[in-house]
Amino acid sequence: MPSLVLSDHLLSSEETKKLKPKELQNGTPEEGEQRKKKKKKKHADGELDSSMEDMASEKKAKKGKKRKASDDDEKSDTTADSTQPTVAEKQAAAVNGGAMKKPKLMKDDDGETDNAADDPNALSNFRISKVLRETLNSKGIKALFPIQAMTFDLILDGFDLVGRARTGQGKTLAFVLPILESLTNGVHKASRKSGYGRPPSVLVLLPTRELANQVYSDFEVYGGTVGLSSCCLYGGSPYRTQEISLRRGVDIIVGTPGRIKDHIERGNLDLKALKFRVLDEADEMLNMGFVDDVELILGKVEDTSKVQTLLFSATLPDWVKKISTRFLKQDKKTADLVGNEKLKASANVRHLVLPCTRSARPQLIPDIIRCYSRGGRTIIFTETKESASELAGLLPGARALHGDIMQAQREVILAGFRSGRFLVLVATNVAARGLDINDVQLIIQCEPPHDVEAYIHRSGRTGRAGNTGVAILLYEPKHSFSVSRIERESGVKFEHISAPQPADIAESAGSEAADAISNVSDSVIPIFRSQAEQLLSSSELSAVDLLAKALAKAVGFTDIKKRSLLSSMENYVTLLLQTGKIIYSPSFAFSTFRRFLPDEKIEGVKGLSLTADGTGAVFDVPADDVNAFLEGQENAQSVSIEVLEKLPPLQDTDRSKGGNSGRGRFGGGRFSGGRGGNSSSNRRNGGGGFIGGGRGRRKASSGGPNRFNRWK
Ligand SMILES: Nc1ncnc2c1ncn2[C@@H]1O[C@H](COP(=O)(O)OP(=O)(O)OP(=O)(O)O)[C@@H](O)[C@H]1O
Repeated sequence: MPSLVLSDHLLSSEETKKLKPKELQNGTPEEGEQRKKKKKKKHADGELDSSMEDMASEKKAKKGKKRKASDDDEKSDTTADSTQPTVAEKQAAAVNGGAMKKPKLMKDDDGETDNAADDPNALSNFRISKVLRETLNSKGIKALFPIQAMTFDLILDGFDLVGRARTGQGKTLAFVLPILESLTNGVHKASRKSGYGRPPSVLVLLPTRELANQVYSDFEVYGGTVGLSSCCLYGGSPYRTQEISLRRGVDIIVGTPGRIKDHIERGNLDLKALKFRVLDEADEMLNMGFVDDVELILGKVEDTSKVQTLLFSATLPDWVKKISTRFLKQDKKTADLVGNEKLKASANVRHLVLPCTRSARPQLIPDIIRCYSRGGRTIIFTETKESASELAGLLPGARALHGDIMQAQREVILAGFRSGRFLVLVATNVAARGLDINDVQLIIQCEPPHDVEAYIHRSGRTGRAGNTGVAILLYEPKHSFSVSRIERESGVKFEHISAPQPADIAESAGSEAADAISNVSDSVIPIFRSQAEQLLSSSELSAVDLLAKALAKAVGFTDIKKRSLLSSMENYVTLLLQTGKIIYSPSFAFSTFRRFLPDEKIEGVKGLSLTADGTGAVFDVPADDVNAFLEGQENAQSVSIEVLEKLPPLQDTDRSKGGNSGRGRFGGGRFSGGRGGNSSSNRRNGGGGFIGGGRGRRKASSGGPNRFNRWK
């Protein structure tokens, strides 16, 4: 586990299993008892919130204990047992109102409701001042999330820290809260500069402007209540206003590396009084090419003994070790809620994969949204800025967000999405990291990203703060190997689905339409009644069928086309070929076709792939050709062709291993002749993961060609 290597002192998820939650926050049980007594006394004296001095004296004793704990940590095994819930998960369940014991609410002496007795993570169990607690309460935050609970005391007690938790678990407040307490009531209170023209006490670096803005607004809200001012510095906005703020003096600076560096070089930013520097999503800063800027900025602090450095991230690739070793103190701590656990992506998200060719996307995505977004927001990720703009243009009501859009416009777009003015955002990775937007129910990734971190971050834009969500990864069937790679590396177990079919769409659109019609005022009836009567009398359809059409029209459907399971293309049907023998290569399947089909029909075959068990070949044909295949098989001995209703597990198409170069292609490409198939590609994709398991298919022989009219 990287964190074990990079950390001198470690608090891993496994290690936390050995500590009871109280001990985790309050040191040893004796310390907890001592603290309880003090707390009681303070409650009696009515000074609990104003005085932090007692805490400071406690800290001395505690530091010794903590050091010991850290030494023990070093020896600990960080391997997490993925089958057992970790303390973090149990805590999360408790915090999020999950399966754990329901906390009994009690009243504080000051009238504030709290559940301090039952919930070890309740705010009042931490050295959080009253004013900050009230602000947190007003935002619906009553207890700390596990990553916050694990790191709060460590940061407040002056340690450097590497923090790691899955997406949406509250890493931002994990540094915001202890920093604010430290500056106003803790170790840095006395030495913090104040007054006009003061240099900043805190510098937070983030990879994107959007993220910088988001973290800045948390500092504004919570810092504002304890009298600390903040300022956000990023490129694309005018220097002038930023310079004025810096000249006046500000306590907290949040920004992106490029602009921060510019201000340092222009002499606007003085880091000599810095108490905290925070690297959030540091891995992404390096990915985005900010290496030199980040190192230059970190290197500007001359006396590193006076500054605390915190590094938070959802993922910790190897190279983060280097930054951590170079810029964090020797006795730094690591709080790792992911550790060696297999699942790196959010556990609150349903991870689905769906085969879909590029050309089928614009027709398919609206139906996916209809079926899976539950009326909430959707973010669609594309690999390039061009495809983000193009797709946004094709989807009604969607807006694009990417790096080529002017900063001011990007802010307007994000604000519109946050406020619900539009519900579909098509974005590049600019929105992948850290963005915290309410009610994002669905993430669609148009193709498998190159690195697993991108998958984890993108899918993590839903299922945040204990909520659930759905992430759907689209892939070209020929790229199924990328799906397997992401599955392997992220620890996610994908559910394989196929394109929403008329029945799925009818189900979700039908209730939407029924609601829409029920909401229409009765005042319209007299005006439309005679038209309705005329329609009914002139139509051959029943009143119910006509109403069904009206429902469809009310939600924008005038036609619903059948989609293939393999490529999600409209007006294509997915068939299964079996010969009673193992099919080792696509070319074998094509030579079978030649026995009973004319060339022009074979050329219509798309995306031929072998099933994971090797007993069949799955392929798409135009709906108009289905009958030719089904009737043709009757003239070929030992050949069976069936229409599939569910896609079976397929073999990986790992082109890098030289497999199956002769397969039929999607996206307009023609089948290249069915040669060059490679039996070495007969790899299994694990054979599982399909909803409902097994193969759903309809025997052609049982229904005869006429049954296929419904596919047209
Ligand atoms: N203790 C808490 N109780 C309830 N909600 C919280 C708590 N802490 C944070 N949140 C909320 O949880 C959401 C996710 O928090 P945050 O954005 O900090 O997650 P994150 O771990 O940084 O995610 P990512 O890795 O995606 O950046 C935010 O809306 C935040 O307000």
